[in-house]
Amino acid sequence: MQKFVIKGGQALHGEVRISGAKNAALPILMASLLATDDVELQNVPALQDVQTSLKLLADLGIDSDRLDSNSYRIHPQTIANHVASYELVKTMRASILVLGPLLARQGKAQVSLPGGCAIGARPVNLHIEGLRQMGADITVENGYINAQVEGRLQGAAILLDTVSVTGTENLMMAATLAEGVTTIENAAREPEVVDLANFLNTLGADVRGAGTDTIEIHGVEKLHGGSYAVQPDRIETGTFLVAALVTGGDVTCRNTDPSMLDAVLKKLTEAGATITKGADWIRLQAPKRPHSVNVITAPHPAFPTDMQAQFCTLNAIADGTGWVRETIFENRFMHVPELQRMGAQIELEGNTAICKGTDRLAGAQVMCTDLRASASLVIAGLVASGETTVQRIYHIDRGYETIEKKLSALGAQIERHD
Ligand SMILES: CC(=O)N[C@H]1[C@@H](OP(=O)(O)OP(=O)(O)OC[C@H]2O[C@@H](n3ccc(=O)[nH]c3=O)[C@H](O)[C@@H]2O)O[C@H](CO)[C@@H](O)[C@@H]1O
Ligand SMILES: C=C(OP(=O)(O)O)C(=O)O
Repeated sequence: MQKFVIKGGQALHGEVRISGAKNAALPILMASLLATDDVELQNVPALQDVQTSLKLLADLGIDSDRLDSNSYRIHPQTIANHVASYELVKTMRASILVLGPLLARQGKAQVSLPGGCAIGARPVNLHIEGLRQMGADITVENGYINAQVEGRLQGAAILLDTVSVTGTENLMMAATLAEGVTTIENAAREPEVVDLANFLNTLGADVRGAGTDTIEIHGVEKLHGGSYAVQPDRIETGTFLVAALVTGGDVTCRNTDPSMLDAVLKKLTEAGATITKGADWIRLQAPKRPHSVNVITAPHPAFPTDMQAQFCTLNAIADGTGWVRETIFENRFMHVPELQRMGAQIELEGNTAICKGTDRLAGAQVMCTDLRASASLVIAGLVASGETTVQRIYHIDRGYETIEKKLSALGAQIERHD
């Protein structure tokens, strides 16, 4: 099993090119099965989750050609199968995003229940209830969601009990081919939802209001092909900015979009960073030592849960005591015991990690449990004295494109070992 070996203590300096967003690329890949002609996608991040998505599409009979390391042409003209197997879904929860488009296009879909994961139970009841409201007949048996509909799905007025990103995306995709108008209230406002809506509209869908809490979808009979570039990854951007801050560096993220990172940039500034930005870049210049900050995760535009673990590492080495409160997932602090092994003084009280900053973390052997926890441990390794070994890095490969190469180019001493 591969691991990272990091020798800490180098301040990061230079420029890093941000990749396409994982959480936009995955729904966009699934949405391409709604089209009846070729779809060309650019700025697709080279990630394990993207490979899993392409494999899932291939299992449905949809071939794709790799045009270069970040571009694909997908051929969704015919769909041969309607089953997303447990074998694939268990490796990537976002496979649930195939449910809405497959049902809308084929009239039937059988998708393995994703189940929980390290960060929480992560139910999909809102996806299922919304599709039922649109006329789908759905049973859940033997670990599979079995959905079918006679004729087309029907437009419906859907009010989500709680804000769900992939729930909003699944229903939005399904509604593009429904008969009539669908409204989704209490919709997720995440930038990835907007990117998906823009992609769907490129294919001839009529989606309005994405980025607000009410999305209106006017169903059309079919979607045509098209070409689209995935938006930059705001979480990868934020991760590099935190790494620059904690190591006392000066890093410019290129090919990103500062408008998607307001809450994160606000907290980085509060921690003492000097932030400058242009239309597609952000530069962070670190102070001598950052101050601790208090953070509460909540749906966009508030502070993203996917940046929570990285901010725990920031608070671990900052001046003062800061807390991080997680309100989205019930179990998203698996990084805390690992950071404690490196000398972080963090206490967990319910859904809050209270951290008394120390000016010295010590290298140790640590273990990744999920994607963003892994990122927080790599950042901790960059700032710790001595050597840190980060194990189970397959988690980080799900969501960060060649992170060790990008960090090395900024001056970090990090190597991938078998
Ligand atoms: C592939 C992708 O885009 N993943 C992101 C997506 O995950 P994902 O879409 O799975 O997360 P949700 O927005 O659905 O989850 C938000 C909350 O709603 C709850 N819930 C969700 C659906 C449902 O049917 N019932 C229900 O109760 C969840 O348990 C959680 O407590 O948004 C999360 C929150 O920003 C991010 O951390 C993930 O990186
Ligand atoms: C939790 C995440 O991803 P996923 O929903 O794919 O597990 C994430 O990107 O931080």
